[in-house]
Amino acid sequence: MTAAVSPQYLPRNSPIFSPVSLDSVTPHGPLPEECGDVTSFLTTPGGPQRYTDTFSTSEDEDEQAEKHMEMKNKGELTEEEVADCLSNLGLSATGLQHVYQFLSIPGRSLSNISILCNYVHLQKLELPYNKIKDLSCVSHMPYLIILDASHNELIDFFGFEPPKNLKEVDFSYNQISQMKDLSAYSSLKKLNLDYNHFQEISGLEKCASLTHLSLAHNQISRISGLDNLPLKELCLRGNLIQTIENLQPLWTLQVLDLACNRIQSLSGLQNLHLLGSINLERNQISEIKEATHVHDLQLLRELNLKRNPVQDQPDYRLAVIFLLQHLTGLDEQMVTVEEKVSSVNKYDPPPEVVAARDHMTHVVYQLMQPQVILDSTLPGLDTPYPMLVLTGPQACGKRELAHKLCQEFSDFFGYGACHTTRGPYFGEENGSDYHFITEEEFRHMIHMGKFIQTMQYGGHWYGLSLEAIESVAREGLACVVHMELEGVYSLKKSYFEPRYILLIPTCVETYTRCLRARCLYTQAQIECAVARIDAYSSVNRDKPGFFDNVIVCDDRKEAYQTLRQLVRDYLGLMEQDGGLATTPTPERTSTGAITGDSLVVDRLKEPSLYSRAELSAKSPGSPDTDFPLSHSTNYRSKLQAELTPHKTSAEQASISRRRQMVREALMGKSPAAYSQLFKRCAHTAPSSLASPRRHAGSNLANPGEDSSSEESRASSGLSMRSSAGAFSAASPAARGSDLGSDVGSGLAAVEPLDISALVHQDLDTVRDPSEYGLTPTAPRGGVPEHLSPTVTSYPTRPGSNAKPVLPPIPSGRKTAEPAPAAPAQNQPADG
Ligand SMILES: Nc1ncnc2c1ncn2[C@@H]1O[C@H](COP(=O)(O)OP(=O)(O)OP(=O)(O)O)[C@@H](O)[C@H]1O
Repeated sequence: MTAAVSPQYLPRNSPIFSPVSLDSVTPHGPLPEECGDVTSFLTTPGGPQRYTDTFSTSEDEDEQAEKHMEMKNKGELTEEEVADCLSNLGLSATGLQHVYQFLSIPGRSLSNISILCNYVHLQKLELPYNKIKDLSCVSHMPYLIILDASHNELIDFFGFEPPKNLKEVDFSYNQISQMKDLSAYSSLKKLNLDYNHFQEISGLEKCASLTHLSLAHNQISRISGLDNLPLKELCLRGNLIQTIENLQPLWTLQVLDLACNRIQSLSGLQNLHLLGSINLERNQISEIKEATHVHDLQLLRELNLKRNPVQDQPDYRLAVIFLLQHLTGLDEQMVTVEEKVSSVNKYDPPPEVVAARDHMTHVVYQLMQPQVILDSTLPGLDTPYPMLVLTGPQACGKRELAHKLCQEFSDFFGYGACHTTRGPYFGEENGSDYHFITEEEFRHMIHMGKFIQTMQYGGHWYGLSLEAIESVAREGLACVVHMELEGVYSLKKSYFEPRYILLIPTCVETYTRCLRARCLYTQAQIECAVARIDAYSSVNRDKPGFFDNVIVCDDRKEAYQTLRQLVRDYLGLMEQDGGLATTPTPERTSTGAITGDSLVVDRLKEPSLYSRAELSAKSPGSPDTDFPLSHSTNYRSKLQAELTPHKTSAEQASISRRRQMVREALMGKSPAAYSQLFKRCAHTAPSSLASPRRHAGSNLANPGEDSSSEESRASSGLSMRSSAGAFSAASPAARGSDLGSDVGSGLAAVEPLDISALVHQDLDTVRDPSEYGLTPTAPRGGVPEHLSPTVTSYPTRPGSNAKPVLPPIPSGRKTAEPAPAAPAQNQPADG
């Protein structure tokens, strides 16, 4: 055997040295003292030779080959093999020599690698897929940085002296079962111990550099022994873990893989604020609410809950996406923008969406009823009915103020009582404050298309019915209603164009005191009401013009005076000695409302002109009706002009677009959804049209009002309504004239409704709607179930019916007539 130079060292002037780039050479620390003079390594006795063996004879070669074969058969690593597998020429630690830094010998069934003791300058050693049981040679590699001994037969764990710079170790796929103290391996950054037989995690406490730890597919049943490690990635998949525990101190953790365990809850992850990815595939998580445990992890982007029972929950994906809105991937699938939007719309819809749904529900239910062209007290398309809406947080005084207003301006305003499913408070009158009905009745009214808008508040339903407005309109009055913000959103979607006045508390203490004084509300309800002040003020701030006026209501008296003045400005009323004496003023008032001209004078001159009794005495169509009706119309349109806020051109365009759509729907040119709805009603239309009923209030309607306004009212669900009366007899002539005038009406650019087929229909052919099972009181079949709002049952409100709470609310009704009874289940509200 020739004296050989260790192939790890090359003289600086070696020919093979020059073309190699040294950029990639990893610098390392100085040689440890025990290594002595580096030059001694140049002549390591028995060291393998790679390129200098130029003097050997063929005999020597044979002998060597034989020996080589023998060693190979024994699983012993030979110098030749090592020489073949060395790579990455670079500088030694001292920088004085050039050495091969990497050695990779995979899959050679090696069991004895003791020869590697000589390769002291190795920095990377890869020995996977062998049969190695002993790694003690690593003790001689002080510069080793990366060690891969995966897929071997190791039963011992780190059985060598710790190389000072050892950073990455892969012992996966071995047979190690005991962890040992690794405090000496303080440089260790990545440790892979997958597929071994560990049952417990221990000995890592002092691995102050450990950022990546993988213990997948062991037999670990508890997460422990990881305290204060600077881990960024932790993989414990394929173990026997049932609970996520002891991870709180790992605040640096970014990636956590706990797939294939027995975990039922995500609890325990709450504080890991740097977590970006969690894999919990194939566990036993069954509740969507578990996602709330990671709700606050703002950096969480990937969550995998595949093959967990929770996936069977309805709307699982949307619900999780809603709870974890920062996710970009769920169950290894990208979370799309559409999914994010739908999840928010489903679980926390913005007020616009809620209002749109509410509006759509009521329009659809209205359209599902037998359609009739029905005269209405309400003005037509171009003259919206004058309404005043007082809005603001609960108990801010809007109801009280509404009543007061109706009382003081009883010639102008009537109180529109909403329906509610809550029980009456002490002193509240059915029909005066609210129509108190049961949830079943409420639901029935929804299905019958009675409502214009509804809202759930404090566990109870509230709804403004068309009949509530009509009943005020029939008296020739403008309607005053009060409602919460959501109601306003919804009403804004409808055809009505009220003035909206926001009553807002500015002093939280006063407002809270006021709420407490009522002894009606729980602390939570009070807090909720107080919190809603912000919602109102932010809408007012962010949406200029959303409310027509804002009145601070800390002091009820002052608030009422402001409201009163505002209304008087709207109406052009002037205070005189006698109190209610009024005079028209042709100019704009302090509030900016345009004052009326003859409006108030008319009212004063003929106070009884619009009284219901008087008007009812005049038969519709008789010449006598012309005079009062024209006055009535005159009055109403003027009042409307006073109360209706001026529209911007964009708003006007939007309104006319909506009207156009509905007109087209009525003429069968509509978009699919509309025609679909009308198709269903086609067979009922003739019977409905054959008997247009004029109800009591119809006397107030303008006889000259053409069908365009009827159509448009129908579009808003105002006059195309079902009612028992709608099917009573009326002369074909009247019908013809009504409809005929429709055709002649000046609906620019809109084709008139083709009613010829309907007009010529024999009355005999008109069938009672009940024959179709379409009684006005019976909910119509075919209503899509999903459109039905769920009315859940709630316990009665605390204090309801129990305590004297509200100060007596003055009645705002104009006449002493009994308030319209809440429509019973089998009684049409507009009948
Ligand atoms: N149809 C409706 N749509 C939306 N909100 C409504 C409707 N009807 C009533 N509300 C509002 O619902 C809230 C709860 O009404 P409720 O009458 O039960 O409360 P309250 O404690 O008596 O307060 P308030 O004095 O404001 O009426 C009130 O703010 C009320 O204005």
